[in-house]
Amino acid sequence: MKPWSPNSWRDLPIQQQPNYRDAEQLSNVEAQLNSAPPLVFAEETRSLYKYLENVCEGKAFLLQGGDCAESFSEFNAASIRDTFKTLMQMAVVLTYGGKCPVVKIARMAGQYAKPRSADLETIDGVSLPSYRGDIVNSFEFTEDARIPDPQRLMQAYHHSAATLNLLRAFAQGGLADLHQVNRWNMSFVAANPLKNKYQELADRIQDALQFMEVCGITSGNSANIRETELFTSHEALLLGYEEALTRRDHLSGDWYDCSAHFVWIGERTRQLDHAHIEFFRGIKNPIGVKVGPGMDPDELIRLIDAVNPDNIPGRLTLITRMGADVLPEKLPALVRKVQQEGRKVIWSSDPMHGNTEKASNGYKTRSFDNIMREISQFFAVHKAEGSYPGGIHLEMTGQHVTECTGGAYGLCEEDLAQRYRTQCDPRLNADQVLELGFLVADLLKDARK
Ligand SMILES: O=C[C@H](O)[C@H](O)COP(=O)(O)O
Ligand SMILES: C=C(OP(=O)(O)O)C(=O)O
Ligand SMILES: [Mn+2]
Repeated sequence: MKPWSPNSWRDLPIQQQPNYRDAEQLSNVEAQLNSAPPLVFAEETRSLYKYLENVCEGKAFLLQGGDCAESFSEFNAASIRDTFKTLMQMAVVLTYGGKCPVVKIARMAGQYAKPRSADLETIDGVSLPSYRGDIVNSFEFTEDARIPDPQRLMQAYHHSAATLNLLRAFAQGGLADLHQVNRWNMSFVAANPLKNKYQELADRIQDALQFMEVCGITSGNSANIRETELFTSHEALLLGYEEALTRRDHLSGDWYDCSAHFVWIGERTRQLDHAHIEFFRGIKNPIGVKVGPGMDPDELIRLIDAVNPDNIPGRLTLITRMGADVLPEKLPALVRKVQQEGRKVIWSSDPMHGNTEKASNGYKTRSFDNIMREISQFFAVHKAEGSYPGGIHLEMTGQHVTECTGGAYGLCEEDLAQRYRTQCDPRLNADQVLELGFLVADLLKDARK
């Protein structure tokens, strides 16, 4: 095997990259990024690695979520805050249900590049290059807007830096206080049409917090109550951008992709002999790979060996995205093979990407029931195979959008037009995703018995 370097991927075939018109402008921007400060510090990434080792060993649970595609137009404090709050609310419920720590990774501060099924988008007989995320081109449906612009790499970097800055402030500055977070959960339950179903769990958490308070463990004297750690992640699709932010850590001498703590390879770019696998094998970050219904058990072992040859727990998260109907048929053979071969991986469920459908009024949507069904099947398969269902990976927002159908408020197709804001895939809204958190808490409790 040839030696790895941050640019060794450039010799290999690669999918889903923009066709930039001006190669010189692109390399100038990449050079600028290469001399810019890293977005994360390798030591933080190493601490995430430790937490993920616990997940891999069945001692913690992974919650990963955020937008399908972050956008420059929705880049504001309210949307960052609301997604942060919602992730915290879910984490409290899952921690209590699973009686284990929850490792929180946001799909934020860099989730700007999108792989697409089709190169062209056609509206009313007009075909233009597809939108590929704000880091590449603009969502607006005009010829100019869809031209890939290298300057957007720099813009995405600055948007990511500002987002990360606010996330760090929220995590350390009081917005993650458990008392506060559970008060939000109590309000969520009080207003929910299925209140009776969720009240008991929220009350029990409230009791536990009150008990700790009378024992003297308060927000005032305990950082565990007052603060949290939230890590960042995105699909590392544009390897030129990722390479530019890959740095050799002075302490360990290892290479880290410092664009985020955790990066993953998408379903469309995980070919064994292609560029993404090559790039990922050399970075020391904990990484993910999406695993769709087409994955074969032997191919999966080859993939695991390519990116985690030393079988290090916490290094690799397999994010399965099969679809609720297909998962019970496809997942067992993969889990069995990985167990037989003794490979250490985290299994996480992305119940979103295999359950996308087109509503009769044309909106791309997903139903809450199918999403929940895929998660239940995921837990059932792992129970049957004696493996650990280590996490969930969601497309979600803390805003009250109308993009997925179902949930306690019974959103239907006719409601989708009200607040359909996503630039790519439909996200669970704040109520839907919290409801899902309460349901997953029950599954997790059962799994950890
Ligand atoms: O987020 C994932 C993919 O980028 C997305 O599902 C692709 O959507 P498309 O099938 O509309 O291209
Ligand atoms: C592109 C994505 O998913 P997948 O690669 O699984 O289709 C995504 O997570 O947004
Ligand atoms: Mn998506």
